[in-house]
Amino acid sequence: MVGGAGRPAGAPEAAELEERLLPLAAPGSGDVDGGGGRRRGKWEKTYLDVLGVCCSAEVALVERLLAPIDGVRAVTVVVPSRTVIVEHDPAAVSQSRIVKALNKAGLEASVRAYGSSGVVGRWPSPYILASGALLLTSFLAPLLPPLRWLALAAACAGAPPMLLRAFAAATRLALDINVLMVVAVAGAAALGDYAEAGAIVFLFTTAEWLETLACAKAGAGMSSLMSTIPPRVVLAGTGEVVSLRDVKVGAVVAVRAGEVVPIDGVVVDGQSEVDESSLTGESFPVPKQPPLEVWAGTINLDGYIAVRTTALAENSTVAKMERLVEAAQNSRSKTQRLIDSCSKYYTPAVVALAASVALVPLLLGAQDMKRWFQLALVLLVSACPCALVLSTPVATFCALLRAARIGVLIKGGDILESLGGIRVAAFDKTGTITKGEFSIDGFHVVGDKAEMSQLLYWVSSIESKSSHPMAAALVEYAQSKSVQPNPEKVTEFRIYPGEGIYGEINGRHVYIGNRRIMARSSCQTVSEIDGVNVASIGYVVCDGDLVGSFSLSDDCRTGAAEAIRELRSMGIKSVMLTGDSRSAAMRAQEQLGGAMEELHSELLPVDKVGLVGDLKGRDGPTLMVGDGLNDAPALAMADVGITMGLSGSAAAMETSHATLMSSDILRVPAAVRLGRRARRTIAANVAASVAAKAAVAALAVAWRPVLWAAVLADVGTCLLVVLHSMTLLREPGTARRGSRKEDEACRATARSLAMRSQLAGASSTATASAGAPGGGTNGCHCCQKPTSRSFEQAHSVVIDILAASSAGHQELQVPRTAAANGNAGGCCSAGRACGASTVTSGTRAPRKCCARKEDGARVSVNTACCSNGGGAPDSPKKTGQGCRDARCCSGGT
Ligand SMILES: Nc1ncnc2c1ncn2[C@@H]1O[C@H](COP(=O)(O)OP(=O)(O)OP(=O)(O)O)[C@@H](O)[C@H]1O
Ligand SMILES: [Zn+2]
Repeated sequence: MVGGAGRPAGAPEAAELEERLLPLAAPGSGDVDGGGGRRRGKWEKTYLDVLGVCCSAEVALVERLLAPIDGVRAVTVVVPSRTVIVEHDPAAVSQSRIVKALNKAGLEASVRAYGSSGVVGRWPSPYILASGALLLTSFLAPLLPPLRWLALAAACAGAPPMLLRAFAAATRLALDINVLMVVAVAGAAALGDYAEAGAIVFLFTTAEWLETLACAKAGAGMSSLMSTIPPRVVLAGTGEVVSLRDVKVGAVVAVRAGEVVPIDGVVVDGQSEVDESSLTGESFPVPKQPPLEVWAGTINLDGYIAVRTTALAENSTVAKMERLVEAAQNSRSKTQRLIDSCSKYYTPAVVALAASVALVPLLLGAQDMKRWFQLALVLLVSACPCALVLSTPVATFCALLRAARIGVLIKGGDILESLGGIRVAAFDKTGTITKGEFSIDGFHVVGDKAEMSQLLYWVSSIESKSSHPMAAALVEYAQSKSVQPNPEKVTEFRIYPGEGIYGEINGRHVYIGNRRIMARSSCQTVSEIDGVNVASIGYVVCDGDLVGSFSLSDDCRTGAAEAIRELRSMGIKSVMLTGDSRSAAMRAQEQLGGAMEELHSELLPVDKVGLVGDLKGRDGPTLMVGDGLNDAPALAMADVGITMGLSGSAAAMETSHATLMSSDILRVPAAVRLGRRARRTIAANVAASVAAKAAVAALAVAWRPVLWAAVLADVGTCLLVVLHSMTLLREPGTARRGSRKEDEACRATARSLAMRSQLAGASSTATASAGAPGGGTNGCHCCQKPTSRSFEQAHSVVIDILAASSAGHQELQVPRTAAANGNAGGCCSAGRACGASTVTSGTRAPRKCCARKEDGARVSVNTACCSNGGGAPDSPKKTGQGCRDARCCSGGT
């Protein structure tokens, strides 16, 4: 875990988390089970640690044992963490009855205790110890021959748990490892190979124990995933302590320093730093003050905050996340389904082969019958596909856990495997590549139909009803000009995806949006203001006349350029799909240092779907990263759809294939890398388990059948597979770690700078970043972006009119420019993308880096794009507003 700072030690396993979210009724209210259970209506979920679950054979056994019991509705077995989740009606069947049913089959089940972290390290059982001691002593047999009987005693001493399970399986006609081992032990003893019999039992039981330990370690990882949610909360107004379950939406709860935020909400009082690493994987504290959002499960580090709740405890983000993680573990990937269905035939086939190896020579009256029997036993032991069956789920489990820890919620092994095979990454622009925090560069009245204040009133009132990132900026702009929006006056409101919005206010029909909305509004005015390299342009049309225009800009997220370069270094092509104008797309591309290989702009949501389909056909498996606002269909169309951000729409989180829990876009390449590692790990696991079986068979045929070697190969590869899969829990290589540290240190600096500026009263920053945790403040790639130019300035250089049709989208194949390899971290490097004509070096010197002339579109732009190098001396707002990041670079504030 990158940053567990302040996390309470021994936090519970995720599986129990919901229990805290939905605490059981108070003691004395009739619920006496004391743990492991959580209730949903009359049904209750009981979590059991079942140590005897080793591979899919036991899964079937568990299901066969529990499903017939009256009052049991559903049984889920999570093999890697050896957890069985039973949904049952406690009135009809008690927890103890379920445990008894499992233990009768020797499955070593127990109800997970309240607050324990699942399977924990335990000592080897007395059976193993006794078996080991006896076996060891029997090795002295060459000195004292009667000691050889001790080997047989060793087999008997270690066998009971195995026998119980074998019996349970056999009576239900399941052929699992226990049955096979018992037959092998009996066979070896019958042949007089006592040492062999003892060795099989000891090796088998010891390996199982070691495997449990390893799994417990992996499972314990879950505990660091989420922090403890307190079951009780303090109401801020009255100081009353109430159960979390009784907290309603809209209640105000108090969270003191050091406490875990109990419920999702917005800060209404106080300020503090919050550790969100449990949700986002982001290790640096995020400053919080009204009206920023906080999430359940994050830790309030150093101040008092009062939080108005926005969701019920069971609907908090962490609860949803927990349910998704749980579901992800239970879903089986394609590889796993294939292996499972193969193993179904593998075992009976090998058992049949073993039987014929024993019987055919016997019937033919062969000489060396002992050898044939031994060979049959070796085959029998090899009939267990344990390692093969474990090869996928354990690796998937570990990789999903790792992903969750770095703040990427991946829904299942299939998605993980697809991630590893991605060839193209398509990015939505607004809110994904860019921060989705627009600033208004200019707002103009066109014609004489309306006055500025009236125009602002219409626009802000109608935009108050929209959730588009531009809307927030426009509303804020109006407020800054002392115009208060009045959404109640908007009698009709419509959204035109990819175009803009419509509203009726005071009897006026007002359209706000891009050039497409002009066409829709049957606007007669021909005047258009547009150009390459300026920000997005919006128009306001009232009753068919153009009455206003505005320009706004949005900056790329920190790390966006780096993420795309990283993807390219992995051989993945990046493509931008945006509903915004071509100029806005170009501007983002410029900030990215020309890293995108294709830009597609002015897309309607349906165009995005089509393009994703094209990319899939043309370049292979496609990843789509979006904010889920109106790209949900495209996200669904992609092989893997990733939504950005905790605060991204909740629906998007549930429908997308994966969710980035922070706004850190660098997690995208990290997730792809993890997917690739998981694929390699699974392939290696499969290869190792197949090779081990083959080696044993070859040894038996070519030299002589060695039973204990066969057992060792079986259980050894099981263990190997588990241990190898667990390497996925760690970041590979230490060299990376260094750079990561630097990176984090840099972020910390940026954060504290950002916080200082926030606390100093830059309230616009605060509200603007309200949408995303740490959004807009976690940057260190100073001056990566050019400043937003003032609208006036843009006007002074771009006056030519675009005649380009608005039909269809504009595609632009971007040639690899020098800038693509350039250093986007330095000032103005971004500008080179568009064919820099003059670049003067020197930190404080004005730079002119984007002079271009584009004939096709008849647009001429000649503007400057560095933080301080505006070129135009009459734009004082640039330093302060446009380039917040300039604080650590040229001429910062
Ligand atoms: N509420 C709004 N106010 C003003 N203009 C809007 C509004 N909603 C949409 N538009 C206009 O429609 C265009 C397309 O919007 P859309 O939501 O499809 O894409 P986007 O969010 O700009 O970009 P991306 O597709 O990269 O997320 C916007 O660029 C904007 O010009
Ligand atoms: Zn096995």
